[in-house]
Amino acid sequence: MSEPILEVSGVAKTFILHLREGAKLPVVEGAGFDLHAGECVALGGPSGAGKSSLLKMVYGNYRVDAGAIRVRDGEETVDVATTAPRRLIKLRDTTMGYVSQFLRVIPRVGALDVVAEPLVHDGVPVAQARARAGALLARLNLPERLWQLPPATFSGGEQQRVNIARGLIAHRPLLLMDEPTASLDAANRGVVVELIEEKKRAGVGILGIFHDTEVREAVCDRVIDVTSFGRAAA
Ligand SMILES: Nc1ncnc2c1ncn2[C@@H]1O[C@H](COP(=O)(O)OP(=O)(O)OP(=O)(O)O)[C@@H](O)[C@H]1O
Repeated sequence: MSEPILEVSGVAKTFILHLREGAKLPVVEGAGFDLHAGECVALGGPSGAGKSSLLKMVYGNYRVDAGAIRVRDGEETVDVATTAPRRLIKLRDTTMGYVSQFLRVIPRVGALDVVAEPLVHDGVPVAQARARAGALLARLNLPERLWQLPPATFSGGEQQRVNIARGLIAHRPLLLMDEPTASLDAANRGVVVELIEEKKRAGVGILGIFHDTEVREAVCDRVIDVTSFGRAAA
């Protein structure tokens, strides 16, 4: 097999609750797994097991107490656990995408441009980026009358589709997905399953949280049980 795109090893994290007299809440300990190009891996385990925390550590939003999170970036390997913030931002710009449940709305920017933006960032001409954004929004059944409007007032499911389109439009070799189908109906869940399968065929490695069993079974090659990472009793 090829070299992994993501290698997590010995990762540990304990939350310190400053408002609770510094109480310690261990979340994961000794977390380790690999992710290869073209593979989709789900983080599994019951509510509170630490799935979101681990995903946020991989993206670099949560600091880790120990261990390494190595992401392959072309010829280089970047350890998210220790790299400088600037390098992390560069890694996110080119290599590591994130599709969260919620859209961070950009004020006054219409849905089409919100979706096209990562392509424009990559140097694709604006007209071409908008055309691709429109094609993706059409696939996700977002009515064309909404495309020019800022998504702030969209329904939860509409915002989530804008978010998915924005997260999937550009090629990023590693994609992190946090419940990408949480507010979607069956038809749109099916479209997201297709889009994820296309990403896998394009060699993208995907790490995600998929509570929807049908979606998880359709797209994931493996499930990693986060409870196996020795979370001590709180
Ligand atoms: N920022 C934080 N500060 C303090 N504790 C936190 C923080 N984030 C998460 N936790 C705690 O860490 C534990 C794991 O939470 P996490 O959200 O990672 O679980 P999860 O497996 O994703 O759960 P769910 O399936 O319910 O979303 C929980 O007990 C939670 O209260």
